[in-house]
Amino acid sequence: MADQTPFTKGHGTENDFVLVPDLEGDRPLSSEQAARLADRHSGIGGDGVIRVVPTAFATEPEVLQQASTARWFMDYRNADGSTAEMCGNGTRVFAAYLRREGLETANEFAIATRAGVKVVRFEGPDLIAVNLGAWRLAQPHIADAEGFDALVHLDGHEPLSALTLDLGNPHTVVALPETVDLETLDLHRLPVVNPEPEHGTNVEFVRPMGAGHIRMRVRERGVGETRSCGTGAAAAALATRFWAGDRGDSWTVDVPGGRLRVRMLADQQVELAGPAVLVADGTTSLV
Ligand SMILES: N[C@@H](CCC[C@H](N)C(=O)O)C(=O)O
Repeated sequence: MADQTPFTKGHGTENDFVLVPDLEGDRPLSSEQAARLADRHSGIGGDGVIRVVPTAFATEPEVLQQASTARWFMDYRNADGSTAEMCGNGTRVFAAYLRREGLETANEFAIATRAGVKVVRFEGPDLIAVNLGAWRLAQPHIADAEGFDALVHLDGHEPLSALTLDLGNPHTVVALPETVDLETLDLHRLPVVNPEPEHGTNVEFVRPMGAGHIRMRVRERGVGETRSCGTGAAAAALATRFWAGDRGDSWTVDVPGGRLRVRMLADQQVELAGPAVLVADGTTSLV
């Protein structure tokens, strides 16, 4: 039998991940291996794959330099095998895994990501908060008076006005006109964003529901439509707040897979909170 590698399957608001421990840092995952693990038909299946590795064994210099602050590196891949800088829902699932395995024991600890150190805090058995760090508008120099800097083209619709944000990873948030139904929007096709982001983007479609409350669907870079996206939820809340004249510091974001909390912190930082569930453990071949 080919070498068997342990894995854990988990999700955060149904954004699901395959976690693969590499505690000695000697089993890097290739893009092909990650894509095979994420395949829902021939693999374990997930929106992403997370390698759990000591930060001290990271090969990327900007990650390695986080080793004095964060013991564990969330080495994140999208379902197509591409690397991503950050994953908000993934940080909670990663943290839940570290605690279950006894690799971290505190209620609050730092983890390393390609977008820098993130601090996670366990608020209760079903609620984990993560400081996503500093966010920024990606291209404020071209934003118009209504707060839009991009157009999103989606088959069958007039061009949709949007705002691009950097949460460590890229997001384009569409303010959906009232004439377009969020629930029935067809997200099978790739939305075309103009201007085209250099490294691709995650695209969120947002419907305001009331003060501090939005609904969102998302088409993730490197994946397709997912049932949730943590950094996307934060981007959607930040964009909606921006369009409302910077009003509202606490947001509820409903996604197809559940509910997330987003809070504005000091120093242009933003916090995401929600559940994390570890659903299965097993072994698989990584050939
Ligand atoms: N689902 C994640 C985001 C994962 C990475 C994303 N697809 C990208 O390529 O930037 C989240 O919860 O933030």
